[in-house]
Amino acid sequence: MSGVWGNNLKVSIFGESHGPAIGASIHNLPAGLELDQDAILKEMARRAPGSSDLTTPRKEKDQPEIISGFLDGKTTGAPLTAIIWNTNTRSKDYSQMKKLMRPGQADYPGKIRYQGYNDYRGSGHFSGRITAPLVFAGAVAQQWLEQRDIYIGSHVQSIGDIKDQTFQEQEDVTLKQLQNFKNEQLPLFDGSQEKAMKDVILQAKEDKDSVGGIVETFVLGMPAGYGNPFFDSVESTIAQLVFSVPATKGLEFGSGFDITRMRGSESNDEYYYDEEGKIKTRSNHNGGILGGITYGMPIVFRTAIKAPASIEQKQKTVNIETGQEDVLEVFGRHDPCIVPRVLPVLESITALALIDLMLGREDDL
Ligand SMILES: Cc1cc2nc3c(=O)[nH]c(=O)nc-3n(C[C@H](O)[C@H](O)[C@H](O)COP(=O)(O)O)c2cc1C
Ligand SMILES: C=C(O[C@@H]1CC(C(=O)O)=C[C@@H](OP(=O)(O)O)[C@H]1O)C(=O)O
Repeated sequence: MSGVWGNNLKVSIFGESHGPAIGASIHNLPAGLELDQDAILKEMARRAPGSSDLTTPRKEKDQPEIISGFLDGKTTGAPLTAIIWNTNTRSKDYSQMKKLMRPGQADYPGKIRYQGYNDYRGSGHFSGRITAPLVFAGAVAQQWLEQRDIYIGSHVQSIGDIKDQTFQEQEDVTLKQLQNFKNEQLPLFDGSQEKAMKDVILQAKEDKDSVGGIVETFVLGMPAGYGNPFFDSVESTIAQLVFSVPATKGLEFGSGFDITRMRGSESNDEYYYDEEGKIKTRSNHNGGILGGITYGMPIVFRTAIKAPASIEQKQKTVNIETGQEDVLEVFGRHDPCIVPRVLPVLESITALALIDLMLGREDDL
């Protein structure tokens, strides 16, 4: 099992949900980067479990303890490594998962892949908890990007059937709006949908069920000319990280699947010079990326997040101890919906993708 990602920046993650700790190490980060630790803690808190009735009740502080690569407020150039302690595990919730495979979870494939040696408690290294180290790394990457006036935000595009307006429908999305979104549990362009979305999550919870949704992520201030054709395109770099996040099942850039219903005359984003002489496009159906390379318009993508698998209803499954079909009822502490907690994760992995691509442009920086 490799926990290492990146071509230029190297990020490694470690730990299991019910082990002593989880964490991340970031290699090749430039030395001398001033880190705002409060900003890192704020990002961690956005993702942390136990924050409201919309999330799992497991409570973790998720305060990363930096043990390498940081001195007097700045990165030293050595690998920047942080540990996040697990303090609120309840492994007895998982005793039946040794033999009863949860439908929709990683129990069965994980057991086959690791010959039953994998830590099944709290889903081990498969757990959504391992996104906490990614948020630490992403919060650091966002600070590097923000020094270059590149900002990443996201909003809830939908929960179940309740929809927000899209990024493309907005006349202008300001930096202030992006920053305000980071203070909201359900950031929305159309705030009137918030109650309906909360109700959908709470109703699913009451029904001993769960619900999914879509997150739309956008990057403001991304200059033209970053990325590559083919394998290291901006889309493929972001996609690899998006699909590393547990529970993601779909991804589309720009107008995505809707672009298939447009003629070329509609989907072509026409160029113009703005009042400052900057080249822009009148529409942005290609989501800021053409030929795998940014063209100076916002990067926009949407991620489909499934409903969490662990629900307290009777479900049919197999008992691998008896070799018989069996019935499972999951008890424990679970998210009724992952969407509210995954926004900072998706922003973080976007930051990691962009810093990796930017550090790789040898003629720049
Ligand atoms: C932040 C976060 C929280 C999650 N919480 C839960 C949860 O409480 N219960 C659950 O069954 N799955 C939860 N998941 C999803 C599972 O970890 C995921 O479905 C599982 O590892 C299988 O991976 P896959 O769905 O990508 O195939 C969460 C995922 C994330 C990113
Ligand atoms: C602890 C977190 O969320 C966990 C993600 C998760 C899963 O299967 O992904 C299952 C639950 O784990 P546990 O049964 O140990 O409470 C969630 O609480 C976290 O994200 O930090």
